[in-house]
Amino acid sequence: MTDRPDPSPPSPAGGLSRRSLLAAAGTGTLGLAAGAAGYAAYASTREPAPASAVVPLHGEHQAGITTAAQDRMHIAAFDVTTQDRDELVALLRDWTRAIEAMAQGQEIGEGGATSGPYDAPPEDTGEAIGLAASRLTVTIGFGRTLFRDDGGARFGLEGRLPEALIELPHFPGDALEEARSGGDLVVQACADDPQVAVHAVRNLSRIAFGRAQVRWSQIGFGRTSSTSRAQSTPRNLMGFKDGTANLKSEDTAFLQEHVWVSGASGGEAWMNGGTYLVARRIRMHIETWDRTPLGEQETIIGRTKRTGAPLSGGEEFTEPDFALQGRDGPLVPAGSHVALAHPSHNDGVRMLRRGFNYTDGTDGLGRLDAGLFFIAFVVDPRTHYVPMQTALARDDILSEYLRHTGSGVFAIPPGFGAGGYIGQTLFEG
Ligand SMILES: C=CC1=C(C)c2cc3[nH]c(cc4nc(cc5[nH]c(cc1n2)c(C)c5CCC(=O)O)C(CCC(=O)O)=C4C)c(C)c3C=C
Ligand SMILES: [Fe+2]
Repeated sequence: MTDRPDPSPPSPAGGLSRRSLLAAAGTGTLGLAAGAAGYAAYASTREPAPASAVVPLHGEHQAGITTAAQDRMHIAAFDVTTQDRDELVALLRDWTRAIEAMAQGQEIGEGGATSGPYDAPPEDTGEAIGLAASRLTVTIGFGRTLFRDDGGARFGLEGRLPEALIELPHFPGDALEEARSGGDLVVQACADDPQVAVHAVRNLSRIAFGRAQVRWSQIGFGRTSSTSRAQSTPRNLMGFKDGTANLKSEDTAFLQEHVWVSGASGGEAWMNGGTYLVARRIRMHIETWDRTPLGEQETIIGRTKRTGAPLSGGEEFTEPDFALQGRDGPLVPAGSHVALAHPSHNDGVRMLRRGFNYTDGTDGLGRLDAGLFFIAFVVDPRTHYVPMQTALARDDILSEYLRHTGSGVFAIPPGFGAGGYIGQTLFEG
């Protein structure tokens, strides 16, 4: 850190706490700094954040997967523009250091947002000055095209492409847009403050300049799943509770079986401790849904709208009884979303869903461009996504209200320790 007044408390990543700077401004220790008045004014508009707002990043797995789902997301896919392996590794190192700083609520770089040279662009873009860490996590993954493209292997990664990192087949009803699909790298930033998530992606994009460029990005404004039993179940834009039967961080045996890669060997050993992220931008025909009677909506989902209980009875977390008959057949219809997605109809398959609601304005015909940015973490997309999506696309009445407009599959490498970097096992293992 250069030219920084009284950075306290000291930060492991060498950055300056965005909020401690604010506190210093408020007590006058920063009074001579040019921006102090501005900081103080800004501070008065924000509540102090609890220490629990910092999610630890180091460990066996990357953060942002079993982390209790935050309220906001900004996800971006990048195309790598450099051909140089060392430059790619340097980018991952630079990203890792920046992520460590931002997750602690610090500005990035030596000079942060305002203490660098006056005649150079600031290293930190600055829109998170005064904001708390907000439980920011940034999760990085690798697309199939990072390993090989039409010209053959890239970055010396021949023999390292995991078999599970597939290109998804075409599913009935897909209307995928090239500009919303694929990518060499993915960056999933989640936080409880939307500006903190956007700040993270924007700074990583700035750092990537000359080495990688954004291919597509998506903002999600409300979580559509819970990933911890301590969380309440949120609602998707169809108004239903979403995430009730999701895998939770407490389900360690299921996570081991259905989410985390283990026992991989040879050229795939680098994925041990990692997982696969499947992303689908799913637009809802929301105006049509809003004209659908309540009873029909509940039949399509297989749960009640108010409580989320299965139509076979009980409360939200009661297991559905698919055998229980009503006047016209099973109370939870076989063609309902819950029946078709249930593990008992999918070879026992489970997934960790971590999607978000999105709206991207209207489409010129007065219809909302809104839906669910579906994200699932699975041990293998071939067994844990493709068969289920095939069944949903074919038989799910819900799919008549949906259109998949974007898609991506990414290998999420394992976690990292102090001094390490995300993806190290791929390049140095
Ligand atoms: C291929 C996987 C899935 C896609 C795509 C998908 C899209 C999708 N889902 C909803 C709404 C709900 N989904 C619910 C449950 C549920 N969904 C999937 C998988 C996909 N959903 C699974 C595995 C499950 C759990 C099934 C079970 O074990 O019971 C529910 C019920 C509440 C819950 O358990 O989360 C809702 C509601 C939408 C709107 C949507 C696409 C836009
Ligand atoms: Fe679903």
